[in-house]
Order: sequence, then C-alpha cells, then structure tokens
Amino acid sequence: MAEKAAQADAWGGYVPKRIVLMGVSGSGKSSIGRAFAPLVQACYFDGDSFHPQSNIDKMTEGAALKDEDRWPWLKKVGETLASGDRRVIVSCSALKRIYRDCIRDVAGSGVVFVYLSGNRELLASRMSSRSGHFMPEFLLDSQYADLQPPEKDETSITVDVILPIEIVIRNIYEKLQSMIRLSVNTALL
Ligand SMILES: Nc1ncnc2c1ncn2[C@@H]1O[C@H](COP(=O)(O)OP(=O)(O)OP(=O)(O)O)[C@@H](O)[C@H]1O
Ligand SMILES: O=C(O)[C@H](O)[C@@H](O)[C@H](O)[C@H](O)CO
Repeated sequence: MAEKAAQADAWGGYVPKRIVLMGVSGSGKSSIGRAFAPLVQACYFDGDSFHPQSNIDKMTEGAALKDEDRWPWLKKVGETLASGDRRVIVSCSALKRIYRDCIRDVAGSGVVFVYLSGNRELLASRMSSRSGHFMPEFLLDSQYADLQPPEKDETSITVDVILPIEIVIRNIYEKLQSMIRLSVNTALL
C-alpha cells in the first residue's frame, strides 16, 4: 500500500498539458504514448489515426508523404491538442520545423515537443521486428531526410530511445519536470 502511494507520488509532478511525441518512424512514439499517458492522467491519441486513407495507402505502397499530404493531418493534430481541458498527448512525427509551427499555430500556446531520438540502424531493426504495421522499413531514409530536430527556440526536450521503454519514459518525465521548474511559461500547465 505504502509502495503504491509512493509510486503515485513519483508521477505526481507537473506535466505539461499539451505534449507531442515526435520523431521518425519506429522511434517509439506509439508505444511510449500508450504507456506514458495513463501514468500522468493524460488522454493519448495516435497521430496515425488522423491520416486520411490516401496517406496510409501512399505509405503502404512505399511512397513518402509530401508537405501537401501532411498539412490536413497536422491541422488535426493541432486541433486535438487544443480540444478539451484534459491533458493530451499526441504521437506525430512532426519532422520539420514548419510542421511544428503549424501544430503550434492551430493548438494555441503551450505545446511541448518530446523529440524521440535514435539512430537509423537501431530504429530499422525495431521496425523490422514489429508486425502488422503499414509503414515499410525502407521509408526510414526519407524520414531522416525530412527530419529537422527541434531548434533552441522551440519548447522541447530530447530523449534518446536506445534504452528500454520504461527507462525512456522515466527520462521523459524527469526532463519535463526540469523543464517546468526552469520555465516561466505557466501556459504549459
Ligand atoms: N525503447 C524501446 N526499446 C525497445 N523496443 C522499443 C522501444 N521503443 C519502441 N520499441 C519497439 O519498436 C517498435 C517501433 O515502435 P513504435 O511502433 O512505437 O514506433 P512509432 O514511432 O510509433 O512508429 P511509427 O511512426 O512508424 O508508427 C515497436 O515494435 C516497439 O515495441
Ligand atoms: O510524416 C510522415 O511521414 C508520416 O506521418 C509518418 O511519420 C507516419 O505517420 C508514421 O511514421 C508511420 O506510422
């Protein structure tokens, strides 16, 4: 019982209200989103569920999405972050700076990007051992080609995904706590 209370306390710090888990395909966005959200009393949305069928078909057939394919999808991500009073976590690759600007514009203030960083070999091997996903592993090169990691003026943290998922999640939580402690931006909460 005491152990359970301690566990609750451990996850009871300040967590931003609007979080995007970003990174290339295979970086762990969905796995982390699903596991992290209940720990911090957030609603989790998988960004892939906002793609029009035409985008899913395109990727399934092995073609990389272009900017024009992504705009309506990014808008939905922004709208989802803005919806309701509850804490929201959305997984979305958000590869380019202009995509994150679009999400921020639509969502309004206070979006924090959690950049899941990992090297190509590691993520390719994780993609090849998962099953039932539409995204072909060979599209990973195009994902890295588009990737622009968050810049200094963006509200973001970066977490290396090489470690086991539980540790990655703990690192995300701790980095968010540090960010909040240092931030004067109360719109994040
Ligand atoms: N830290 C980790 N350690 C080991 N395996 C992991 C880790 N994170 C994710 N995985 C595994 O890697 C694979 C890819 O993860 P996941 O599908 O969550 O990535 P994703 O970023 O959501 O991918 P996509 O954008 O293509 O949907 C999954 O099989 C998942 O179980
Ligand atoms: O921006 C993109 O190229 C796509 O959205 C991809 O990132 C996919 O959504 C995802 O990686 C596959 O699950």
